Amino acid sequence: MPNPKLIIGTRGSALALTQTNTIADALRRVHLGLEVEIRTINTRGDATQAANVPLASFGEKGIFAKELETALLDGEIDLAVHSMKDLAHTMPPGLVLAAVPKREDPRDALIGSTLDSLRQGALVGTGSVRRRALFSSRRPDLRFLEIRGNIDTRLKKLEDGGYDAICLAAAGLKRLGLADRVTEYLDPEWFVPDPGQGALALQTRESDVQVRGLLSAVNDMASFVTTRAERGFLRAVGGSCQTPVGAHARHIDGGLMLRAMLVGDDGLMRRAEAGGAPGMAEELGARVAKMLR
Ligand SMILES: NCc1[nH]cc(CCC(=O)O)c1CC(=O)O
Repeated sequence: MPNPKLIIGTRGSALALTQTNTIADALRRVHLGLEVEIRTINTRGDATQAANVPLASFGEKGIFAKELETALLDGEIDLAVHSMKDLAHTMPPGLVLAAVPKREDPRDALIGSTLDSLRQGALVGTGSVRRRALFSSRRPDLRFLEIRGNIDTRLKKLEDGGYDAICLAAAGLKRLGLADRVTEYLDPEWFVPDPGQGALALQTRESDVQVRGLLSAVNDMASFVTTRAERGFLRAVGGSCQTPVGAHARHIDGGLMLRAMLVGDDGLMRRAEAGGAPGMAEELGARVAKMLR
């Protein structure tokens, strides 16, 4: 039998392509002779980005993922590489999260100014309801403006003077070699990141035992477990794009700690933290969700 070719689907942004190339290289390295092809697929998220439609107005996650998931189910691609936080909290039937490679920095970053040196009433570029709520909890004077586009587009908009600062995931900047643009890393204990932020999700067909086997070689168990707890929380609260939710898990002394925040219907921000066994990550997420509802 000839060597099978693995077709990887990805979005076409610089960040998505960088991430996908890293995964393709890792797979070629661990599976010598594996033939890999990268196929770029445009998503609805990309299309609305070009039109500068506010992302939060969609009220759904998965707008950057759906077309890749369809391509998987249609057999057009064998593996989809996503930013984990772009995935809806529940997988479509027939698809699985096969592996989570070693996670990048999960923190949020402020670019252009530190939080404390922002002037009274400063304008911060972010469309994220989570980021807006967290900033406001410490600096109620701040004002916010939607900012969309790829990372370099957003940095350009900051340079052009449209904002006093912008907030981005540290992971994207680091992966693109732009870490020097970060003015302040926001402490995840306080500024709780998006569930799964900084992690990649390798998604495939549930029935594709061969591809699942190939992917297990690039799985990082610690990253798999922390993101499982965070997404378990997300699933349990049923978060949409309009509900500000954050979750950040880490391993401490062989155990798993999960910190989470959410803004309730009453507009109040609640925070909770609990620990559990790494083998019960999903349940830990559900438990922390219960504490917040
Ligand atoms: N919302 C879009 C998105 N999806 C993943 C990342 C960054 C990389 C990551 O978190 O893995 C970003 C940009 C951002 O929030 O700054």
